[in-house]
Amino acid sequence: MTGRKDVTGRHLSFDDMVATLGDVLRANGCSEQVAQTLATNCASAERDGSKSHGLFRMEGYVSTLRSGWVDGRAIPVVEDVAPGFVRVDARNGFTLPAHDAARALVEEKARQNGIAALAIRNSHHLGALYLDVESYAEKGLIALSVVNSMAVVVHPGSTKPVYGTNPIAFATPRAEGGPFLFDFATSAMAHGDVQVAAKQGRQLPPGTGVDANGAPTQDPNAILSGGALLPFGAHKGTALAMMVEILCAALVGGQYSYEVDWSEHPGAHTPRTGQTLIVIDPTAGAGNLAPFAQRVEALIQEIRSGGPVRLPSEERYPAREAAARNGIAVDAAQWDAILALKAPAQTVTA
Ligand SMILES: NC(=O)C1=CN([C@@H]2O[C@H](COP(=O)(O)OP(=O)(O)OC[C@H]3O[C@@H](n4cnc5c(N)ncnc54)[C@H](OP(=O)(O)O)[C@@H]3O)[C@@H](O)[C@H]2O)C=CC1
Ligand SMILES: O=C(O)C1=NCCCC1
Repeated sequence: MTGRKDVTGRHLSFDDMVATLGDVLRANGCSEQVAQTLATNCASAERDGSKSHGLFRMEGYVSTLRSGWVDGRAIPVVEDVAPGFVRVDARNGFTLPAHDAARALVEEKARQNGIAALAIRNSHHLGALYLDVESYAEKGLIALSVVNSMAVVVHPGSTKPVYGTNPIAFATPRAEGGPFLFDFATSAMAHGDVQVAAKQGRQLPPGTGVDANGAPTQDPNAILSGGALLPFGAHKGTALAMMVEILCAALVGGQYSYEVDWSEHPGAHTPRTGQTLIVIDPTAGAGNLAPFAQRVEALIQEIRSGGPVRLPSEERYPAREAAARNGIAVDAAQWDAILALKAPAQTVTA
């Protein structure tokens, strides 16, 4: 879509959405670069259909900035610590600009060594994780990333939330089309989706969470007020949630989700934790091996030959294409609430 805002139909072009979100973030204390990065991430998630981490998150970004919990102007410090290892101290800023600061070095190391790891600490992530891995796969690299958050997930059998919703995102090049990627929380549901269900008065599927007494519940409000989410897939998702904690706290030198304490910053919504990213160059030492992207394609074709399956990332790209043609549909009330956030003095209650 070209042209400026289509306020009547409430369809916005991607560029207009980014510009407006950037204005909101700048008005609330972000530097030009941070505002641009967060606005692009937020608009990208909305455009691709990841509603729980799109426009819905703007109120959280703004209330966190206003609470003083995060530094919207932080300058990350990149440390080149080993041939295949980069560390970044985000200096209590957002994770995305910290990742951007290290991106070129990580890619260079992955190509030189075949593999590189990036460990970000002292950072805030409120976005959709696939956007952190997709760009590597577009350049022929495999990327895997994990991020922890705040303790809202219990280990089955316990009543004490210890894990974050801890998503895992993976992206790989393939011979045809955009990267194959997937990205989901290791909890039965993302916390954002529980919040959306609570706002809409919807019950949740069985197995999503427990109430404050540890009893199973389908009530989102019971999960949000003293209860907790469960990991997906019983002990399997639980182990993955634990792995994410280890990779995002112990490895990076950051906080476990259960260590996040924002009690002195009412309104804070972005957990200050860590993120790990692993990038692999599939061509490294591949010699006469079958071309990697073609092998990925072979797997996808074999899966498809068994029936009309839905693969991860299949809905994301059509949503993106539709947005390029028609603009991104926005809910009028939600958009108006975001525009109102440009006024710095406004009180945010979410
Ligand atoms: N920053 C943070 O700390 C956190 C961020 N998040 C983010 O929230 C977002 C949503 O997470 P979550 O709700 O757990 O994700 P979902 O449960 O919605 O799963 C999304 C992934 O699964 C794929 N998928 C969905 N349905 C199917 C299906 N029927 N068959 C095959 N594949 C399917 C999607 O593909 P497709 O791409 O086609 O849609 C996508 O890759 C993620 O982007 C995540 O990174 C979550 C928790 C914490
Ligand atoms: O939806 C979630 O779950 C989260 N998203 C952003 C960070 C906190 C957890």
